Amino acid sequence: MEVDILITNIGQLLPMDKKGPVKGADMGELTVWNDAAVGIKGEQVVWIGSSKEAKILKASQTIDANGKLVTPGLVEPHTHLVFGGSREEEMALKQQGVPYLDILKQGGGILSTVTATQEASQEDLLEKALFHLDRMAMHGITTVEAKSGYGLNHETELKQLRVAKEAGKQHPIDIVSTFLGAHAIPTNYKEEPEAFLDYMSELFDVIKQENLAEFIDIFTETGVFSVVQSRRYLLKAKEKGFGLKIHADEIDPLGGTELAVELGAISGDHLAVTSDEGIQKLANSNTIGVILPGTSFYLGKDDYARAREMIDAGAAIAISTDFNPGSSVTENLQLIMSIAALKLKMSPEEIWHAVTINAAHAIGRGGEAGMIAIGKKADIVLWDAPNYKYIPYHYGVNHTNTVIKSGEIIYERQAIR
Ligand SMILES: O=C(O)CC1=NCN=C1
Ligand SMILES: [Zn+2]
Repeated sequence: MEVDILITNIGQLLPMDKKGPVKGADMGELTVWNDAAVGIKGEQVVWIGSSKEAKILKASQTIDANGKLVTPGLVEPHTHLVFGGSREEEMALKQQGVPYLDILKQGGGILSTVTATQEASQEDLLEKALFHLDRMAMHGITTVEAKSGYGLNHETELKQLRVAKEAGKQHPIDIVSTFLGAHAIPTNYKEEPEAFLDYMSELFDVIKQENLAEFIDIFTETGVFSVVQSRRYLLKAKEKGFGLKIHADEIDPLGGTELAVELGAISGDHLAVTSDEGIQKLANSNTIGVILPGTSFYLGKDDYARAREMIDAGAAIAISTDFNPGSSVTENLQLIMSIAALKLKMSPEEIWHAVTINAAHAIGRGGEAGMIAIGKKADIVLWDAPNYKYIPYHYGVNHTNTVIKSGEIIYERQAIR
């Protein structure tokens, strides 16, 4: 058999090729192939076997993995990728202990990014998004979910979604788009959240027609949208054929997790203060919990999502950076893997399910992304790590050696010496 690229001498290969989403105790069962090899032709994986068996292959290019770790490309299921400006000035307020929702109430936070995004040109937003996608790719991410939500008016929300669509065309990373027009209440709708949600829902048809987003998301939170308001808005979205996501139980336990399960949302995200009942409902549902421990860390909160209890109860869990300019300003999903180990008490085996197959299912790419299997896209990362436990263990740095997206090498670490 002829292949374009043969990766050989793989110390540990994580195929992650289960049906998924992987729930509860199954998240702890990781298939690891030692001394493996992978053959790529065009955009797809066409052969998997042992390094010895690989000798039958005729390869145009051979990559020696030097006995190290090889995994699927990471799937990033929750980002606010497209935005203008930055919020470093808020760091001082956070250090003084000013709560996130108070900063928002004072017109800062999300609303300050809204102003910057409204003022930014589509070209500038695109350049910025492509830059952040480059950094995500360097960190081993090959599929990204990108939300709008910094426009809060028709024109700017559509601008953000069109930027995400264009970025997906121009960048090798695959992008899955979510409309988060219900991210905050702008000053011109200050006392009228329902009216604002009606105004935002007017975009559903054009979003569907232009294929600008697959999911509709809402920030169900104190001072933003209530559970009742969120339910009405998301039911409208469901009728239009959109998948549902909810920023749920991030700061106050309003019951957004229970709402996500009630509505059959593909994911409930944050879940930092989900109730005991919410954990049970999540565990007994098809809704995936997308946990964002970097946000708890960055906001200096003691509340980390009870992911350990969620997994023990039988839930399917994914993790994400929540990359955004205010509450989690990092593209480094590997760092989040370390925080998940240290603060969520997730095992390395569970963490690897949470950044591949479960993250893929959380954005409707289950069975496509987050796995290495014959006939699937060759989204593959070679790591400068001896085994899969090493990545969560050695925190804060980038461990990628080579990143392959759809069969193309898009990043190779350059030795300095
Ligand atoms: O603060 C931000 O810009 C992003 C965010 N939305 C809801 N929680 C965090
Ligand atoms: Zn978010």
